[in-house]
Parts: sequence; C-alpha cells; structure tokens
Amino acid sequence: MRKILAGSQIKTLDQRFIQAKGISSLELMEEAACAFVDWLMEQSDLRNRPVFIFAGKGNNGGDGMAIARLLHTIGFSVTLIATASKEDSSIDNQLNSERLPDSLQVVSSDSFDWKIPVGAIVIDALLGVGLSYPLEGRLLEIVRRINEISAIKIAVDIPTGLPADTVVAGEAVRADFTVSFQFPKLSLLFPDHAAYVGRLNFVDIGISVDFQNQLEGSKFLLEQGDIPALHLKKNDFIHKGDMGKVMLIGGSKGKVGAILLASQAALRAGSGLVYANIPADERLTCQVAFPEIMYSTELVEDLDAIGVGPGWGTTLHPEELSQLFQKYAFPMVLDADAINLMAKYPKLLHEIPANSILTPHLKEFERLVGSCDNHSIRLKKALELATTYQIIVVLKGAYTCISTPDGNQYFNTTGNKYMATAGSGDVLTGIITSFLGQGYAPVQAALVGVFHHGLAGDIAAKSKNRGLIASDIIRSIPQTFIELDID
Ligand SMILES: NC(=O)C1=CN([C@@H]2O[C@H](COP(=O)(O)OP(=O)(O)OC[C@H]3O[C@@H](n4cnc5c(N)ncnc54)[C@H](OP(=O)(O)O)[C@@H]3O)[C@@H](O)[C@H]2O)[C@@H](O)CC1
Ligand SMILES: [K+]
Repeated sequence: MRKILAGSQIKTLDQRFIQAKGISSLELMEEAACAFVDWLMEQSDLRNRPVFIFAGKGNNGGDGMAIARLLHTIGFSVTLIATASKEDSSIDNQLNSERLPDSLQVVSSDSFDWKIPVGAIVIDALLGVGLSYPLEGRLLEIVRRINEISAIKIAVDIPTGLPADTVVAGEAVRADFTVSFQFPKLSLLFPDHAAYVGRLNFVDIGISVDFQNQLEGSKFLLEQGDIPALHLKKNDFIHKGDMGKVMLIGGSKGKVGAILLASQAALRAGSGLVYANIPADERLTCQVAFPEIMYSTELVEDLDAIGVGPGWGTTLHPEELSQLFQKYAFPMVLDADAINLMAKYPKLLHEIPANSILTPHLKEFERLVGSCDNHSIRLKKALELATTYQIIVVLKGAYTCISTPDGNQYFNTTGNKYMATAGSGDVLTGIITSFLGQGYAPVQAALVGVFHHGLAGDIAAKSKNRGLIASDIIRSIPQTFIELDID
C-alpha cells in the first residue's frame, strides 16, 4: 500500500533514491518531465493547443523547463515564462534552463504580455512541495492573473500555493488538472482544495512503493492493487452459513427504503443470510418486492454481524442502542441515526464494542465531534476518535478516510461525485456489514467495503452519470468482484 508522505519527507526520499540507483537528481527530474508529457499526450482533447509554461526558481520550475523542452521537441507551440533569474534558481533548474533550445520562446514574467488565447494550456510549474510560506508579492500577482485567464490550467506536482500537508492560507493556482509525481500529497485529498486541484492524476517516476515505504508514516492510499490481498479466500465447499448471517437494523416508518438498500447491498456483497429489521406492517410489501431478504421485528440470535442506523429515526431513546451494544457484544457497523444518537448522548461512545465501524458523512461526523474549520482538523479529530474509543471511523466523502484504532489512516481512491445521492451511504453500511459477517477482520471489512462501494459507483456512473441512484450502485456490486478477480 502506498504511503502518503509529508512534503518534508519527499526531499529525503528523493536523495535516498538517487543514491541507491546511482542516478543524478537531474535524471530524476527528466523522468518526472517525461511522465508529465506522456500523461499530456494521452489526453486527446489537450493535444494541438498552444502551451504557456510558468516556471519558478526551484525544482518545480526545473520540471517546467524540462517539460517545455520536451513539448517543443515534439512539435507543441511553447512559451516559457520564467519568474526568477538563473542565479537565483536551483541547480537542476539552471541545468534545465541551459538545455532549452534557442528556438523555444522564453520570456521573463516581468515583460510577459499575458496574451494567452482562450483554449490554450497553461502549465503551472511555479512552486511545488518546497512552498514554505503563503504566496506574496510578485508571485501572488502572477497566480492571481493565471486564475483570471480562460485557459486549461495544469499544475505540475501540486498547484502553486498549496502546502503539501495542510490547508491553503491565502491564494493558490486553481488548476483544472493536477499531475502529481509518484507520491500522493495529503492536501490534494482535502475537499477544501477541490477548486485548486481539479482532476487529480498520479504519474509514476520509477520510485517503487517499497522504497517509499521505508520512510515513517501512518497514512496510506488505498488502491486497486491493494484489495485482492485483503479478501478472504472462499473454497468450493462453503454453504450459506459460511458467508455470514447478518441483520440490518433501522428503517422506521417511511424510511424503510434505507434498510432495504443496506440489506440488498449486503446480499450482493456475498452475505449468506440477511435479515432486515423493520416495522411489522411494512413486512408484506417488502417481502414481495425483495424475497431474498428475511424480515424480523425481533433481535435475531446467532448473528455474525449487524449494521445499525439507516433510517432508524431521530426520536430514539439511548437505551435502544445500549441494548444492542450489550446483546451483540461484537464489532458492528454504526451509521446515520445510530451516529446521530451517539452525538446526542455522548456517553454511548464509551459503550461501543471495540473495533466497531462508524460510517459518518461530514455532517454526522461534526455532530459527533463538533464543527471543524477544515479537513485537516477533521482528519485529526477522526484519528483521535478512533484511537480513543478503539473503533474504526469511516469519514465518507471524496477520498473517504478510514481511521483505525492503531493510529493509521487510509484514503480510498474509488468513487465519484455522482454517488452523492440518497441511499448511497446505506449501501456502504450493507456492504461493510456483509464483509464483517463473512469473517473479515473489522479494519479489513472497512477497507474492502469502502473500496468496493466506490468501485461499484464508478461502474454505475459510466452509464448513469448524474442520473445515478443508490440501486445502481447495488446492481454494480457483482461487477466489482469480477473486475478485481475475486471469486
Ligand atoms: N521526488 C520527487 O517527488 C521529485 C520532485 N520533483 C519536483 O521538485 C519539486 C520540489 O522542488 P523544491 O524542493 O526545489 O521546491 P519548489 O517548490 O520548486 O521551490 C522551492 C523554492 O521556492 C521558495 N519558496 C518557498 N515558498 C515560497 C513562496 N511562498 N514564495 C516564493 N518562493 C517560495 C523556496 O525558498 P526558501 O523556502 O528556501 O526560502 C525555494 O527556493 C516537486 O514539487 C517536484 O515538482 C521532480 O523534479 C523530481 C522528483
Ligand atoms: K506547481
């Protein structure tokens, strides 16, 4: 699993890597520039446009110079706008400046006329992870102008002005695309930075995951390649009892749909037996509509896992949750109104069975821990919640973050904006409950559940776009197992 390194660690890693490989930092920069250009060439709608590259004084600027040379060589019309004098620039920046062919147009930012045609590409190579204070003066002016013009803006490594690990203070480049080298930087995953980062892409510059993982860190990116190893193997002799007997609890009158979505999702994720705990007078209709689900108004015995909360109602007595904690003293999934109930009666937090999985969206989370000014604070509080109560906190949203009792945080890479639709969270509750019931360790159930949920949403979004509804996610769950080659 890829570690998310701090901005300050990237230089160390860089140096260790070039030493171990016996290459120069200039060669690594060339690798990065090539990876950027390869990415650009793969975007068919971005080809054949004039390119304006703004280069700063550090190695991000050096990347910009190398990119300018490569694009010029393959026939792009390139203008390079340099913001620093050669003497002020980093060594590799200077070396790349010397490599620029005479035929490439280079202008100083002080004399640049800002005549950038609509539809042109603007490449931001002003500053990278070396940013050490908020933008000011001339550089701030340049960034403001870049943000005003109507062009396709692509940030190299990180939009200029964004710190690698914390929330932006002041201004930053508002990119349409960010092409980041090798390591995910934490701040690129913050919802606060959506308008700066645009569409995020990682490109490989040859530094292996093993190499990255030699550095300290407790934050990880959860990617497709990580998932198969997290799955339990099922042999050909299993029966439905081996696939877990689970119950979804919630679904008050008028909100039964929430529990039906969760129950169907649990079945589609592989559960052997699924009970939906719903009001008695809703039973008949539901039974006809969804015959694979079993219905009960009682708390069924011998369950392997439960998921509590979707559509449960907002007028519950804390005893109702306390009773579940005592009866089923195993890790369980707690969502929606179960979380709202804990926010109302915080003493319930002390009673949660260890390793239970809470799946709040941002608002539910803030009801629980108090309001947070930004995502950096939210992430800190999520980790605190997980370690204090020895639970797993799944903070839902883009790059859903899973905080674990041992202090790790995992950021999911599947999912899309079209999944922000009614019932999407209920589906996630069903999927995680299903994996818990199948015998997955709670952290595994959360990681795998979040990934499959997002992947099902990605598959559904291909044909449904903004018309995607929660049932489309459920229908796509089986395809996720096929795509990941999980039998
Ligand atoms: N392994 C990798 O990932 C690879 C990384 N590569 C690339 O290197 C980039 C990192 O390069 P970098 O360290 O030279 O930092 P970068 O941001 O270009 O400039 C730092 C300079 O800016 C200055 N400065 C700081 N804040 C400022 C401000 N607000 N306003 C004005 N100036 C400010 C700062 O001054 P100082 O803080 O020292 O006073 C220093 O002089 C990385 O993002 C990637 O693009 C690839 O080439 C190869 C592989
Ligand atoms: K940049």
